[in-house]
Amino acid sequence: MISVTEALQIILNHAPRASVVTLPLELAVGRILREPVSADRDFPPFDRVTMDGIAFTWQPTPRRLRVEGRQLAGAPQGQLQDRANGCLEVMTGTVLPQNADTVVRYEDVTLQEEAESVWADVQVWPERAGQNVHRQGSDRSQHDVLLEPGVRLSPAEIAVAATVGKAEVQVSHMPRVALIATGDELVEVTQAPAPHQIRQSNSHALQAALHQEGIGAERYHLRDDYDALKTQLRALLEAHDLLILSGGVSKGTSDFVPDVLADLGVQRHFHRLAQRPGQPIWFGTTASGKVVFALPGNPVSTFFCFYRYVRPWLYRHLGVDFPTEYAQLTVEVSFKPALTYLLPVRVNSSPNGVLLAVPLAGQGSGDLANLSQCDGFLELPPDQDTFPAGASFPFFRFRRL
Ligand SMILES: Nc1nc2c(c(=O)[nH]1)N[C@H]1C(S)=C(S)[C@@H](COP(=O)(O)OP(=O)(O)OC[C@H]3O[C@@H](n4cnc5c(N)ncnc54)[C@H](O)[C@@H]3O)O[C@H]1N2
Ligand code: MOO
Ligand SMILES: [Mg+2]
Repeated sequence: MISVTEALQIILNHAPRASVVTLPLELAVGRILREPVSADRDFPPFDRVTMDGIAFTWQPTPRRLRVEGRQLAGAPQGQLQDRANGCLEVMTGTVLPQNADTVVRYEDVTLQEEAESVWADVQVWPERAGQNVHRQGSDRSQHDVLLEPGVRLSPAEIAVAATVGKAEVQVSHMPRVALIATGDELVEVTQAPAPHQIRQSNSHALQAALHQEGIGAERYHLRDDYDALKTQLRALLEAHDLLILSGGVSKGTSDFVPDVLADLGVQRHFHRLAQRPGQPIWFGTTASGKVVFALPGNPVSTFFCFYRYVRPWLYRHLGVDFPTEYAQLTVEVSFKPALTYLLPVRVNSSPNGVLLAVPLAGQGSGDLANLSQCDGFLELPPDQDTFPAGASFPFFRFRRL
């Protein structure tokens, strides 16, 4: 049996880079950028006035200034005529007028009408030139790369793209995903289960998890029948890039999934990992580049395996690094088997900035109800039996803030 670390290596080595698609900016939030976005002009593109007030040429000695006129937002750059004694009223966001180098806020000026002219008395005369002016190019220069490929577009990146005139952006194409629940005991959400049946929840959990990643996926339910599985999985493989199955991968006499996949020519990279839960997980690919995760059917196993294996695969495929978070155990945990233990936890952030993880072990991998108390799981390594309070481990979050 291989380790979690080896499994992840294999998975990431079989995550070909997604193709590129062009999207209008308003549909691009959450997608992974695949082109550099550069400044089309300097930032700011001109010497920008940052306060409503008056603009003039600074001199060391304070003086009374005659108001020559007014420059409103959207007006082209004006020109100060009298550099010695003149000023122009200017508004935040306007171009600093020619011959002016300094702006004083209205709050620091008294304006008075006298002899057909308006005069400005500056109460707080600035100590040097340049006050309240945002210099052209002081943030970024024209042609500077503002957004690198591989960034996930948040509202901040959308604003940057908009300001440089990118009405469309190139982003990673989302894979076509099929979610396949297997099992004769399963009925649909809308059905009333007989005493020996259960409603199927795994493909709903997977669909919701993918939806939060911005990926749409179709759900299927297949019976535990070798031939039917083979026919239907063949068709689903044709039509999708990624298949995520749940159930039918363990030792039961109806656990046909690994054999059917082999029969269909899907190359197995591993079956079974030294971990709990989710030990019987299966992973393979086809010659044409289709990827298949067959996750163990116990609901917690399906769930954790999605977040530990499928999500990192998706990130690599889409071209973005998967961030590793850490959290600190609040109590000692003991786990004897030489397996990686994915420990369900709730997390709280502490006032000193540490993420604290409270274990919520529940009743094992069938304890679906326990999931709604959890924020994610800690990955406890296989080479230890005891995990002391205060020790930090990788934390895999599935609940959003
Ligand atoms: N002899 C052995 N038995 C089992 C082993 C083993 O190593 N040797 N491994 C156990 C582990 S660990 C797991 S996990 C399960 C995995 O089983 P399968 O992947 O074959 O899944 P099923 O047998 O189809 O179902 C297991 C369990 O999960 C329920 N289930 C399945 N699909 C859904 C769904 N879509 N929604 C909700 N619940 C689902 C199913 O009813 C079963 O209760 O095998 C152990 N056995
Ligand atoms: O590993 Mo299974 O996933 O324990 O229930
Ligand atoms: Mg089984």
